[in-house]
Amino acid sequence: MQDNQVVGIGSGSTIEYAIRRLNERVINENLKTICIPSSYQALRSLQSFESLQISTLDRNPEAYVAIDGADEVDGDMNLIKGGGGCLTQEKIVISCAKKVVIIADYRKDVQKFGQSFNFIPIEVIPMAQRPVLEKISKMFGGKPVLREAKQKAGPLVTDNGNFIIDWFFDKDKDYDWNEVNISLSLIPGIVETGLFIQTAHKVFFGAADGNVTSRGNDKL
Ligand SMILES: O=C[C@H](O)[C@H](O)[C@H](O)COP(=O)(O)O
Repeated sequence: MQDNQVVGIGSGSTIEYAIRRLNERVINENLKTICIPSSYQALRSLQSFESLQISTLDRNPEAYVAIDGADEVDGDMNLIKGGGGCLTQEKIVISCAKKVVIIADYRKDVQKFGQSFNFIPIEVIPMAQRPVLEKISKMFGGKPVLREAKQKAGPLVTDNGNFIIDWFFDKDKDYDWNEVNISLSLIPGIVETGLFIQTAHKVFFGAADGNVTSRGNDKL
């Protein structure tokens, strides 16, 4: 990491470790780092570290690197994201970064999607939720369900004021995830999918014993 770099910050529980480590390095190496949060959770977390500067894509539309978590990483380094409902802003921030680094625990390292996580989160405009549920079911099978909020009656509402459909895909089918992603994205009412196809350059997996393995570009 160098001085004055713009860093996209993802969401979830794993990213919290990265934010803490980033803060340590900024303090110890006397660096200035400009962070772009990709969720309200990331924003709040960054706000608790005074040494980390916070910015927006309006001010810094390009990032040197985006660091994020994932719900599953398949053999082609495709990702499922959005378990925490934050996929759309994450995809936007990642799309603005030159390098994308994913951190996850070893259980998320799979050959084929569905081994540890069995649904694709999809952000949808509220008025479209019913027809979108029906279209997904007709087009791809499996079981799409509207995600309910916890400790609030009704559906979960995202940081963007939308709903999330969790599509429990058919684990026995061999999906072409790139095609599925494109087809889903073309359904009116779908804002973004939790399928991140070929977006990660490097993925680090933390093992239970503290060791770290990685996949992807070794130069990162
Ligand atoms: O919506 C949440 C994000 O996509 C997270 O990056 C993903 O769910 C992984 O989260 P965690 O690190 O908590 O497993």
